[in-house]
Order: sequence, then C-alpha cells, then structure tokens
Amino acid sequence: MRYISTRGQAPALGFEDTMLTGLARDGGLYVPETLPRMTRDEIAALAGLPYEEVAVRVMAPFVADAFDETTLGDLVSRAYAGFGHDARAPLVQLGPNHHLLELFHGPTLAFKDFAMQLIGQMFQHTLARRGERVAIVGATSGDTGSAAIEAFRGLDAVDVFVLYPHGRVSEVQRRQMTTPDESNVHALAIDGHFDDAQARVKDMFNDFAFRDRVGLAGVNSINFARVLAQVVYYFTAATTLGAPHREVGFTVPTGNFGDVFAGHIAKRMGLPIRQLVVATNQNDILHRCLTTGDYRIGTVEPSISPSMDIQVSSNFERALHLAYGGDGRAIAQLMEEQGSGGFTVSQGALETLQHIYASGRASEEETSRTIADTLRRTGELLCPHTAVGVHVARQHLDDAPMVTLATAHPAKFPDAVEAATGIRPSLPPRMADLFDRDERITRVENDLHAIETIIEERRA
Ligand SMILES: Cc1ncc(COP(=O)(O)O)c(C=O)c1O
Ligand SMILES: N[C@@H](CCOP(=O)(O)O)C(=O)O
Repeated sequence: MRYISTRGQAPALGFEDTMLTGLARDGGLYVPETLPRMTRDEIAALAGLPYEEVAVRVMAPFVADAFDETTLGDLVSRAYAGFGHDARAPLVQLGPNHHLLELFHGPTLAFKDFAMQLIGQMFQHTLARRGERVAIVGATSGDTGSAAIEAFRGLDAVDVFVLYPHGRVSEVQRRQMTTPDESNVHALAIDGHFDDAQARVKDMFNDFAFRDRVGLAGVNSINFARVLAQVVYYFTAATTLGAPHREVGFTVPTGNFGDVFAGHIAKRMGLPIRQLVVATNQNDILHRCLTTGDYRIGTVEPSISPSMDIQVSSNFERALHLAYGGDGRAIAQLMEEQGSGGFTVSQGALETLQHIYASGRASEEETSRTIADTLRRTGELLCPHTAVGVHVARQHLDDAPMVTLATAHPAKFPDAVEAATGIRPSLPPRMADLFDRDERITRVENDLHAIETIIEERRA
C-alpha cells in the first residue's frame, strides 16, 4: 500500500518509510492512498477472536510491504503480552445500550499504549534490519509521552525526547515520564501548553538539515502507524456488540483527533458505525468547527481533562483531506490559514464531515458531575476524559449500542476524581512506588534552537 501526503507535495511512501518518516516533507500527514474494504463475512469472522488475531487481520493489508503476517503476528503478540487484561480492550456495560471500552489496561494506563507498544516493536524490528538509529521526538499533554517512554526505554537504536508543557500535566503523568532512568529517555518540560510543544515538534520536522542530521522520527499521531493500531479496537468492540449484523455508535473523547480518526478509517473499511461522536472539553474548537464550519484558534483553557487541552488538532487535517476529496492544494491552503488564526471549511466539505462526525462538549462542571453520578449509578470510576465522553454520549444515545472510549485509568487523574467523588483512586500495585522514585526533569525554553541544541547534545 502507498501512503500520500495530505498536502500532495511530498513523495508517496510504503508503510515502513511512512512509519519512520513521521511528518511528510511538505508539512502534511501521510494517509493511505486507498483504503482496503473488509466484506461482511470477514468482519463477522472477527467476533470472538483474540484481540491479537483481530489486530493482524485488520492491519495486514496496510503493512504488507513491511511485515509478512507471521512477523506482524509476532510483533503484535509481544506488544500486548504485558497488558493487564486478557481481552486487552474489554467492554463494560454502563446502562441500556451504553458501553465503556476500557483502553487503560496497558503499561501506562491510557489508550496510547495500544499503538505505542506495537510501534515500539515495529521500530525495533525495522531499525535492526536496516542497521539504523533514530531520534524520536514527541509532543505530549501527558499520555503520549509516558506511553512513548515506556515503549522505547532502553532500546539501543532509539533516543526518545518528549516535550511536555511544564505544570500542565498530572503528577502521575509527569512522574511516568521523568522517573525512568534509562539513558536514551529524555523528558523535556517546556514553557507553554501542548500546542506549543506540538508546534516545536513540527518545526523540527520542517528543519530538514536538523531532521536529516539526527535521523528524526515521530511517534505522535502524525505517524500513521499510531492511528492504524487504534483502528483495531473499533473492530473488536463493534463485533462483540453484533456488527456487522447491527450498527454500533462510538463516542470518543477528543483532542488531537487521532483516536476518532481511527474510527473513521474503520468505518471506511466497512465497519457499520452509525455515529462517530467527537466529545470535547471546554477547549471545544472541534465541536464548534463541526457545528459551524469555522475553525478559529483561541487560547487553551486548562481543564480537569488536561490531555484534551488542545486548539491545534493535528489529525483534523486527515479528516479534512478526505472531506475535500483528497485535494492536497486545498488542504495546504487551509493549513496556511490555520497558521494565521483559523479557517472556514467549505459548505460541501462541512456536509461531508457532518455526515461522518457528530459532536458535543462537556463543561468542567458537567465533567465532574458525570464522574460522580456514573459512580453512583453504575459503580464505575471514570477518568475525567472518559467522563467528557460519557456526558456527550448520553446526548446521542439511540437504538444502536453506543460505545464510549474510556481513554485513561482514573488513577492518572486522582485530584479531579477525588474532587468529584471523595474517592482517591489508587494506582495498580506494579506502579505503587511511582511517588518514591527520583525524577529527572529538564526545563527548556519554548524555543526551537534551544530544543534542537539539547537534542543534539543528548544524542551525542
Ligand atoms: C486520556 C486521553 N483521552 C483523550 C485524548 C484525546 O485523544 P486524541 O488526541 O486522539 O483525540 C487524549 C490525548 O490524546 C488522552 O490522553
Ligand atoms: N493527548 C495527547 C496529545 C498528543 O496526541 P497524539 O495522539 O498526537 O500523540 C497526549 O496525551 O500527549
């Protein structure tokens, strides 16, 4: 399969180079040139299979030029062996026709582990074969960074640099990034918010001399491999609930749009998804855009669901690319306008987007209230991001089963959960000493040159 840039000006690549390249050289994001379709029978055959087997069947056509099915199967098995639940992504019933998809049983307790553990294996396998070394950079509002560090710590062929916004991640998230003591791991706290960190990562990719000198690679959802691994749990959840014989809806707590875009791909592959609901917190730029067509960047308001405190939502570019019928020139133009504060989606593209995505927002108070009343009604303790999803999902319930993605474990955000319920969730036993471990924090200015200098020095 070939992958093309959303902006149409970079060379098309196979999967392996797409995975190692990260951002396309024209600033766009790689997307598959065509999407494989699964037949109803193929989808029906997934019901009841182990998660790993579904992963191989769903992903194989996307990665065929890089991994044969046996190799893919080995990598997938290794990736998920350390998960704390046999089903990997279990479903829990929340109410009539409403289910939670628990995506927090991986090593860092957030959905990022599904993709990161797998691409850790894929990078290791590929770099060893090619005899190459890379410097991975990632921007994080807390969860991508910890998942990346966990997946790549101690690997010979990789240095991993994670930029997180100083003071804007939870203490658990910060400690997950700053306590690993492997010398190839570097947590960099920058002044500003997540959008600043993500902008600096993109700046580094656009500095071609630096990029080539250090062998830059990216593990944010700019990397299509991240999105691909997340497509799998839409299939396991939907087939468990009766797909393809019945339609299923999904509500996705959303920030950078990678997770919900994975659902879009699943739908395009033939999974009967009735609704794909984008749930935002008070940083509701995506909800406003999907409602009005206007994407206007404002200030990031810190919230109790900090991993979704985003204004510049990277993967929305991929959704726009599909909505504009693959017109790279139009996307390049929109992204240029985004750089100066925002853009307006054309009427035709907006209608296409609205055909695929519904949306909603949860205020801070609604988020807290949802944590409290879900506990009272069902006994489930939600993380604040999941609570945003549950609040929005409740407004979209119909006669098809609705699945809300539970994107993180409540113990990653104990302050918000305790404030809402009076209960302080505890970390699993294997992480019980997280608060006793020494931290290594490097403060860096929000300045491209300063960040690049640290990366060059540390790599050396
Ligand atoms: C816990 C949690 N929920 C939801 C999101 C939003 O996911 P996405 O950025 O894929 O939209 C994130 C961050 O990515 C997260 O860490
Ligand atoms: N919420 C994310 C932000 C980065 O998203 P990504 O999916 O593009 O890596 C985080 O926790 O870091």
